[in-house]
Amino acid sequence: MKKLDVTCALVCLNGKTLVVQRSEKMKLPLKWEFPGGKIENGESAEDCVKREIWEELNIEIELISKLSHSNFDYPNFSIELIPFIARYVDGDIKLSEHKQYLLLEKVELNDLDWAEADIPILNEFLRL
Ligand SMILES: Nc1nc2c([nH]c(=O)n2[C@@H]2O[C@H](COP(=O)(O)OP(=O)(O)OP(=O)(O)O)[C@@H](O)[C@H]2O)c(=O)[nH]1
Repeated sequence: MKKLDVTCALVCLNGKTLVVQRSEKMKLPLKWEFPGGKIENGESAEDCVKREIWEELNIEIELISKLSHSNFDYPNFSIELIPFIARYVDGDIKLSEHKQYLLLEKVELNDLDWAEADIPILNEFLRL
């Protein structure tokens, strides 16, 4: 089965965490996720996540630390999700692909309908 290497960022802004909802047209429609995307050939995970956040949200971030990778098999594809904790640095948030974004307190994150691969990452983050 096709395996995707995907990065994502848990972006902290004013003590809250930035989360995005996938659109109806994307894979995993309407699921919530941490923004990010597929690693391109020859690209480092760090460069990938900063590029994806710029492309998807129009903001610049600074990486702080890493969390554990999450491996998950969806029915049609497998994913290795590589998470970073990051800090917002600059820019006005403008979405290019997602349906909406939210800035949430940690206690609010559990209420969303998450992409399944994100759940171990969310749980590790909530324990920090
Ligand atoms: N960016 C991101 N993708 C995730 C997360 N969790 C998760 O399962 N994914 C899956 O990882 C895959 C790669 O993400 P992507 O946004 O670069 O690519 P995509 O497949 O939506 O783009 P495409 O439809 O144009 O090929 C998506 O199929 C998405 O469903 C997450 O937290 N962040």
